Amino acid sequence: MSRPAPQQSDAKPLATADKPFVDVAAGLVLCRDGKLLLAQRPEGKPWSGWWELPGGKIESGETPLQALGRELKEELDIDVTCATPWVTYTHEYPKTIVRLAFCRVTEWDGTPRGAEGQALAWVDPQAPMPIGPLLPATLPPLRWIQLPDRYLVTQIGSAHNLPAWLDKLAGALASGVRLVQFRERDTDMDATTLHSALRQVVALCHAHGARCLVNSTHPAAWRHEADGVHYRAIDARQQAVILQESAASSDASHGEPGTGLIGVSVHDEADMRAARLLSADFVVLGHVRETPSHPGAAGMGWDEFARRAARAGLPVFAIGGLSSADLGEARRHSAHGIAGIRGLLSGR
Ligand SMILES: Nc1nc2c([nH]c(=O)n2[C@@H]2O[C@H](COP(=O)(O)OP(=O)(O)OP(=O)(O)O)[C@@H](O)[C@H]2O)c(=O)[nH]1
Repeated sequence: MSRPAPQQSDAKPLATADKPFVDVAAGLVLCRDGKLLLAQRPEGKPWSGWWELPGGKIESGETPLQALGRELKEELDIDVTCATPWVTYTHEYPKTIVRLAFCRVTEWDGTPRGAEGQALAWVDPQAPMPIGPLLPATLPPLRWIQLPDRYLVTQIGSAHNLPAWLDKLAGALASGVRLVQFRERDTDMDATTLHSALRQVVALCHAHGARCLVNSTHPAAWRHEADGVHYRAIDARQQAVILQESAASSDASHGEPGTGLIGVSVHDEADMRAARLLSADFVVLGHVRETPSHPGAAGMGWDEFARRAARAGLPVFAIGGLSSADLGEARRHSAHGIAGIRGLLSGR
C-alpha cells in the first residue's frame, strides 16, 4: 500500500482568499453484508462520470447528519434511520477547498435507487474497486473504512505471564479482534525476551489474519517484523519535525514512505497535526474514562472526545476504560472504533 500525501488540517478552513470553501456531508452507506454504496456523478455536474460517496453540500443551519439525511432522500430515495458522524476531512482541489463530513449510515427505510439518474454500485470496501475513477477526496475514506473496529494494546508485563497472556490474545482474536499494538512499557523482560514475545504475538496475529503494530518505544528495527508502527505522541512530533526538515533540505532519506500501517496516540491539536504530517492511518485519542493506567485522572468524557475527534481529519480510536460494549457509544461520538488493554482482552 503506498502512503498518500499528508492531508490538510481539518481544524479550520484554509485561508485561501481566491478559492471557495464548501462544506459537504457524504455517507458511507453500509449494508449488513459489509458492502458499501458508491454513486456516479451525473451529467452536468463538475467531475461528472467520477464515482463518489452519496451526499452533497451542507445548507445553512443544517448539521452534517441533517444535510446527509436530506441529500440521501433526494439522491437515493431512502430515509436514513441510523447514521453516525465519522471522519471530517479537508481536501484542496485546484478550484475549491472541500470539507467533507463523512458519516456512517447503517440503517435506512427504502431501497436505494439513483433518483437523479446516477448509476449506483455496491462494492466490497476490503477489495479493489473495479468500477472506475473515484473523486480524489473519496479515496481516503475508502481506505479508512477497511480498518478494524477494535484495537487491542498489549500489557504482558513479565515473561512468566506470556503463555497465559497469549491464550487470552487467542481468545480475543477468535472473537474478531484484527488489530493489535505491541506496547510493553512496564515490563521486566530483557530485550531478547521482549523481542521473542513480539515475534510470538505477531505470529499469533497473522495466524488469525490480524495485524500487529509495534509501539515506537521499542527498537525501530522490530517494526519490519510486524505490520507497522504506533507512535507515542512525543515520537510522532519528533518524527514529523525530521520529516519536515528532510523535505526542506530535499533529503529524502528520512522521508521515505513506508508500506506498513501508522498509528499515532494523540491528545491535542499539535499531536493531530503531527499525525497528519506523517500520513498516519489513524489516531488513538483518550482517555475517555478514568482507567487503571491513569489512576486518579478523570477521563475527558464522550462530548469532549467528540469535539477533539472532529478535528483529527483521520479515523479515531477512543481509548480509556472502554470495552466492546462501548462501541456504539463511541461511534455516536465520531469514533471509528475503540482501543483498549483490559477491556478488549477479556472479551467484555
Ligand atoms: N457527495 C460527495 N461529494 C464529494 C465527494 N468527494 C468529493 O470531493 N466531493 C466534493 O464535494 C462537493 C459536493 O458537491 P455536490 O455538487 O455533489 O453537492 P450537491 O449535491 O449539493 O450539488 P448541487 O450543488 O448541484 O446542488 C463537490 O465539490 C465534490 O467534488 C464524495 O465522496 N461525495
